[in-house]
Amino acid sequence: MTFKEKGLLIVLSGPSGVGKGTVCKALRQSGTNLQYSISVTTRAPREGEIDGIHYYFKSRDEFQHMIREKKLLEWAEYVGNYYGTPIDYVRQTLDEGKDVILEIEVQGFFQVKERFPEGIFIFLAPPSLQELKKRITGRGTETAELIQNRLTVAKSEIDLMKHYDYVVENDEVHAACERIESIVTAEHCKRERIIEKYKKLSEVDK
Ligand SMILES: Nc1ncnc2c1ncn2[C@@H]1O[C@H](COP(=O)(O)OP(=O)(O)OP(=O)(O)O)[C@@H](O)[C@H]1O
Ligand SMILES: Nc1nc2c(ncn2[C@@H]2O[C@H](COP(=O)(O)O)[C@@H](O)[C@H]2O)c(=O)[nH]1
Repeated sequence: MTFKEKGLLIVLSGPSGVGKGTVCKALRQSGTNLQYSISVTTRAPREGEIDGIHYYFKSRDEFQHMIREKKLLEWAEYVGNYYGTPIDYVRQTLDEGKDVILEIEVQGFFQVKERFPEGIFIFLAPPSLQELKKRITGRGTETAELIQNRLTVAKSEIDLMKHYDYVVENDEVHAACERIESIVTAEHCKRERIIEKYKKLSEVDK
């Protein structure tokens, strides 16, 4: 399979509560041609979360088995639970020429960047720390203690945004989606130009 035929791997990360899930859902509803990787986690399902749709919910033993069997593209322990990206789905979907988006935290981003440097790395940033706190608290899915833990991690994650290719502010969901769609379109154009350039060079060589 040639470089051209593979899909793009897009990584969307950013602090808990910034709105990654909300933005991904809106991208899906807007008919964007992105395939969503479903992560594996040892965290307990929240009300309304369904196994195989929101996450694959696993025990710690099952998760550790997946690590040993090299079934994960990346994984991280985040605020007491494991999270990881099943590698087979990502490989297969990219090989089919479809773009895949991963919604992951920052430790996972560094692993994907190392293993897959041609990926496109987008950090979703909150308008402010106060707004982040308001969003994560307003979601009402974590205890006060867990919210505090997540906010502590969020501060160090925000310090790492410089390592990403793009930073998109999630001030308003629709606007954030448009920015992400523009990035993906621009990256496709960039890739096309590179492929065209090498095609021409190989014709000169003939
Ligand atoms: N642009 C926005 N303006 C206002 N509220 C928002 C915006 N984006 C998301 N929210 C709200 O913020 C809360 C957190 O959003 P969401 O669950 O999507 O965050 P997340 O980054 O996926 O969090 P986690 O990493 O913990 O899964 C939700 O209640 C959501 O409705
Ligand atoms: N490294 C990974 N991080 C992941 C993955 N799936 C989700 N996440 C991130 O974990 C935190 C917490 O998620 P929550 O659903 O408990 O709120 C959040 O930042 C997610 O983006 C993954 O596969 N790998």
